[in-house]
Amino acid sequence: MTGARSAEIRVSEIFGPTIQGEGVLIGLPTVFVRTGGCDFRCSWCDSLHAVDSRYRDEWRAMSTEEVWREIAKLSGEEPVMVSLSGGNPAIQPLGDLIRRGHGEGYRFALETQGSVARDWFADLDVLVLSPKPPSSGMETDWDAFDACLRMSRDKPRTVLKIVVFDEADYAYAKTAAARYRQLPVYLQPGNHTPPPADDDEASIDIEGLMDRMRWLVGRVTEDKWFGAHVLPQLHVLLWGNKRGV
Ligand SMILES: C[S@@+](CC[C@H](N)C(=O)[O-])C[C@H]1O[C@@H](n2cnc3c(N)ncnc32)[C@H](O)[C@@H]1O
Ligand SMILES: Nc1nc2[nH]cc(C(=O)O)c2c(=O)[nH]1
Ligand code: SF4
Ligand SMILES: [Mg+2]
Repeated sequence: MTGARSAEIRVSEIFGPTIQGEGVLIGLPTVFVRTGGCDFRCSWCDSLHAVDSRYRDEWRAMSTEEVWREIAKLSGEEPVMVSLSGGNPAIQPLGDLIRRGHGEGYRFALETQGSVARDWFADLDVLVLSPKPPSSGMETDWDAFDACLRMSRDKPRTVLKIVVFDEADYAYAKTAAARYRQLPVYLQPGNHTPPPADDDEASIDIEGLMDRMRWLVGRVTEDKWFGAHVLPQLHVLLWGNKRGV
């Protein structure tokens, strides 16, 4: 692979502005850059079109400048929060994009499972670490997770965001929060009907989501876990699992 090629970013989709539907930045207008490819395979992943190699043909290798131009176009060149998600955006070369955008007053948030650490994490404005609970079928490598925190060098605003489907996931979230007492925690009820990637909101089990949301609020208050934030995926409530929103 040549130097030029290795600097290309594998992109599944770039969309927005929309609002950030999850976690610490919920409700904030943002442009999404969703990268293609992931080192995990969570059983309930809601973004399989950016994970499964079946969708590879839809992914584009783009230069930093091409991605930047798309962000600038979508935002009408008005500085906005850029959300880097995926797939796992940590496996893409995003350091130059972050520096490019910062030069124009844009800010950058990144969501990752914490399996791959990059030195450019320290350049982010917001780092959302989302370790995967037992229901995902994934194992957490806490050494790799710690490396992500070390790389961030306490520079970005860093939070934990944990998906909770059941009691075992809730116990995992409590253990993770106890391990990283310094980090704010956002709990998000799981959407157990990840649809085929081209599905629409009609198929979403909103009642099931609301039930899990109420159950989660109940668990947190019962435990007097008063530092936890419990939030639904706002974009899922508004648009279901529609892509590009
Ligand atoms: C699609 S992932 C992409 C970024 C990165 N791979 C990660 O998992 O953090 C973005 C966020 O969506 C969450 N997520 C994925 N599938 C979900 C589902 N079925 N229900 C609720 N949250 C989900 C993930 O846990 C993560 O916090
Ligand atoms: N509006 C909106 N908010 C989101 N927050 C996290 C998302 C993701 O899929 O990473 C997402 C998404 O796809 N859309
Ligand atoms: S780590 Fe994130 S993108 Fe990868 S499979 Fe899990 S939820 Fe999906
Ligand atoms: Mg999503």
